Amino acid sequence: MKFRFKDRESQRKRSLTQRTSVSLPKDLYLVIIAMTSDRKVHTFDEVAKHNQTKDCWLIISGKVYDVTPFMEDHPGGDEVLLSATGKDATNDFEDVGHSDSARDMMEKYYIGEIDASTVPLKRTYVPPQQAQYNPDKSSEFVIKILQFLVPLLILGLAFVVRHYTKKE
Ligand code: HEM
Repeated sequence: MKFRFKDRESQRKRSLTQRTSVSLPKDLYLVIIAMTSDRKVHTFDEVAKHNQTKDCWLIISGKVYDVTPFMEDHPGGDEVLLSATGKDATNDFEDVGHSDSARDMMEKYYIGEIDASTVPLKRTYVPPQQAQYNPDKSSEFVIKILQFLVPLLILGLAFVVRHYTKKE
């Protein structure tokens, strides 16, 4: 049977599986890939240190890219690339809707994999606490009375005004 491989990495994973006939966890694959090739597994802290125009590394889809030589030529500018350092920039990259040719260019800057266990977890949004329920119903009652009385007062006032301004 003929397989079509997306890239060299999946080809390597496939041949590992065929040779060992076992399904290995993803992290183990990364370690084996790193050991059997010159591709390195980087920790998040190590990657985050490269956060300058003259030394810029990005984490996109579990891979690490050294985009330093690309800073000046990046069509989106160097500032967006800098702002994508020190975090998982996958969403930033995908949100722009990069073209296929942009994705092909990435191979040139690829320097290794990220150790996913070292990437800080995204902070989940905690909604603000609801205002405490006020069991004191007295103010609610006053408001209801006023809602009823105010229109009556206006009506009464209108009758009084009409009565005194009516021509004989
Ligand atoms: C290795 C990583 C990257 C490569 C090779 C790359 C390459 C490119 C290329 C070739 C373009 C031209 C448009 C296209 O062909 O899609 C582009 C545009 C752009 N990129 Fe990137 N990019 C990378 C990472 C990023 C990241 C992480 C961000 C966001 C933080 C980003 C933001 C942008 C923006 C804002 C544009 C301009 C889009 C427009 O004006 O139409 N890029 N990039």
